[in-house]
Parts: sequence; structure tokens; C-alpha cells
Amino acid sequence: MSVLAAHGLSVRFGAVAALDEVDLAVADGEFVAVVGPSGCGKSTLLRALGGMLPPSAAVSGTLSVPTLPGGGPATAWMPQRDGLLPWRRAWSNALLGARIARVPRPDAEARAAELFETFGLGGFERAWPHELSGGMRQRLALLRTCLAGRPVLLLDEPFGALDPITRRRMNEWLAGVGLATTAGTATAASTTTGQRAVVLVTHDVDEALALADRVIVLGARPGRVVLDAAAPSREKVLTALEY
Ligand SMILES: Nc1ncnc2c1ncn2[C@@H]1O[C@H](COP(=O)(O)OP(=O)(O)OP(=O)(O)O)[C@@H](O)[C@H]1O
Repeated sequence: MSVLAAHGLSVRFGAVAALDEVDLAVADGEFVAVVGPSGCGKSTLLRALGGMLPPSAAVSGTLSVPTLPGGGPATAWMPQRDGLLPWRRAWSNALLGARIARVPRPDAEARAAELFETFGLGGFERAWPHELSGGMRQRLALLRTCLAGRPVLLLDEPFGALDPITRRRMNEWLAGVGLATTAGTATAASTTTGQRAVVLVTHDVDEALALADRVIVLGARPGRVVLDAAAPSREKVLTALEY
């Protein structure tokens, strides 16, 4: 069953066509990676799925994005930059998404206490963002996204700002203890399997192959789907990227 779908989705910004007739369906609990050359519309696709396009965008096609029983969006979006508030300590930054999503505070705090350990941030609850390493900041931003209690995570280059070594470490960490584990015990909204669906935008083919169940390749702008495959080979993805 799909939790998120786009059919014939096209997006324009004035004279610029960012997406052209994109079809995409994300199943319950599925981890989908979207790769493509710079400027092909990956972030635009993620924003469209999260209902975060600016009013200037002209959109056609259909989007099916779930809402929570209470009416809010079922998606949590993590932008390219970590977006941590410098004047809030790590703990307070982490709880921000949950507060906006109106997750009851005791539930959010209990979950945060678990996730600080899982995300390797235990002991840093009172640290200021500037006291954290780049990898820790990104983990904190991801933790905040997870705490929002939404069943669909939209992650835009979550590790893009990191150096290659830290980035590889983050990927190993994410593959090992990451979203499937943490999502399985989510306290708020969940999909029917109790697992979160994830859409990850990345430039990095190896990251996509390591983490995702399915890889979608967008061709150069205007972005359209040139490959949509479960566990494709690296060669297949690279060939599609040359398309
Ligand atoms: N708010 C906006 N106003 C005008 N044009 C925009 C806006 N957002 C995106 N675009 C344009 O849409 C196209 C696709 O941009 P988008 O950021 O989605 O690409 P991307 O694949 O995510 O790029 P990158 O990999 O470099 O982050 C680009 O030409 C960009 O300039």
C-alpha cells in the first residue's frame, strides 16, 4: 500500500521547469532514495511531497500525501542545513519538532531520552549547537525530525554538509541502528506496519544503494524519472545518471 504518491507531477518556477511528469509511489515502511544531478529538482520533489513548495510554484498533476487523524501533515521534513536554533540547547532543539506536532510533552521527553542514547548523543543534552561536531549536529537534526512523530520522513541531503569520512560513519550508523529500529517503537503516528517510510534525497549513489530499498534516478532538469528500481546495481544507477 502506498503512503505517498505523485502522478504526473510537474512543477515550474516562472520560466524554469523543475519537474516534468514525475510518477512516484512510496509504500508503507519503504526507504526510497532519490538521486540525480544538481538542479534536477530533487529538493523540489521533496518539498512537493511535504507540502512545502513556495506559493510561486506552479504545480500540475496529482499528489497523494497522508494526513494524521488530527489533521496535520503525516510528513516530517529535514532540510539540507540542520536548521538547529543556536540559542536553544540540544535537548530543547530536539523537542521542537514534537512541540510543533503537538506530541504530548511527557511522551516526547521519554522518547527523546531513548533517542539521545540511540543517536550517540547521550550526555550532550545540555550542549549548545555550536559545541557539537558536524556529525552530531546532523544526528540531532535527524533526531528532532524523528521525534515529530510523523510516519513519513523526508530527508534532504541529511549528511551533505559532512566530510566524506564522517559521512560514511553516519551512513553506517544509519544503516545499523537507524530509522527502522527507532521507527518501530514510534509513540505517535505510525503506518500500518509501525515502520516509517523514508524518502532520502542524495547526490551520493553509494549512500542511496547502502540505505534504500528502492532507488529513483531523476534525469537532468526538468527532472523526470529515468530509473525506478528495487535494489538496482551500481552500474544501472550510474548508467541512468548519464541519461
Ligand atoms: N523557490 C524557487 N524559486 C525559483 N526557482 C527555484 C526555486 N526552488 C528551486 N528552483 C529551481 O528549480 C530547479 C530545481 O531545483 P532543486 O533545488 O529542486 O534541485 P536539486 O536537484 O535539489 O538541486 P541540488 O542537488 O543542487 O540541491 C533549479 O533550477 C532551481 O533554480
